[in-house]
Amino acid sequence: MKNSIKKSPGLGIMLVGKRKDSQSFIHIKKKACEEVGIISEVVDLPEDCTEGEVLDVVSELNHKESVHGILVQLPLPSHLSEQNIINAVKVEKDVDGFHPVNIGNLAMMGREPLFTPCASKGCIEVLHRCGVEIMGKKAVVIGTNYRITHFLVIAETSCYSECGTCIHPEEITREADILVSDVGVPNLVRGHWLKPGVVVIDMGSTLVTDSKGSRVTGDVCYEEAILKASLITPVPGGVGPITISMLLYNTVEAAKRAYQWSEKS
Ligand SMILES: Nc1nc2c(c(=O)[nH]1)N[C@@H](CN(C=O)c1ccc(C(=O)N[C@@H](CCC(=O)O)C(=O)O)cc1)CN2
Repeated sequence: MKNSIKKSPGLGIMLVGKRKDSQSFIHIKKKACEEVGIISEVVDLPEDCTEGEVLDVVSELNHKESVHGILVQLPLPSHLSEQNIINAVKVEKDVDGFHPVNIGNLAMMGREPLFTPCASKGCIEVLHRCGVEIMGKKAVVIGTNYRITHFLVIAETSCYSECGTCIHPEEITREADILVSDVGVPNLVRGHWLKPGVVVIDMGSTLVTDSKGSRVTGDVCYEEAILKASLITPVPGGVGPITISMLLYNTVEAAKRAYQWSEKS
């Protein structure tokens, strides 16, 4: 029993500020960790903290033996450099897969990143598990700051377009057999943007507050898209929970590697 407690995977989560959506995502992550026996610890820093203070916490978590994975909840307040902070996370603990070494290895064919970003990995996993043949299909990816999903889709298909900055994205999306949207604009993708039979992966997740209260909404107008799509992931209940599963998977992988390395040395 003592041994199994010692060998629990550990996840360090950093939250800077008090964004409601980030707080809610962290709550979901903590709960999921609890359910599978990952020990999570959340470090909260105030909105006006300095970059030095954030880097000190990252360094502390980097050195902590019981923490195998680290994630910095994004977005960060605008006075902080996301680049400097993500670069400071130890590559072996980068369970979000956002460190440039992991992204670089992912982008280069034939190299293996230690971790693949959770949402993008989740998107490909959904396609595989639903038996969607990707190779040879025309895939279109809209949005994403990091172009990570693009790398994964390029690796799996022979025909690919991107329309992050298009004036009329619907002209491109209408040709897609597989459409992935990660823009963060609720109901952006309308029914007339879609080819009949398309597979739609909605990676959007925007907290919307109106007279009915607060809820998370995707990029795709679901009621219209369902009439055209052969398969569609809803929001909530689609890629979001799979993203969380991928985070748990990456954390367990990080812990397994750490224990293997410590047994060898
Ligand atoms: N460090 C990171 N920051 C952010 C990431 C990330 O992967 N790493 N991604 C997003 C937000 N995100 C995780 O942090 C995330 C978004 C949505 C969900 C989710 O499960 N959504 C549910 C709905 C939840 C609700 O109703 O409140 C769903 O879609 O069913 C999980 C994680 C930005 N920041």
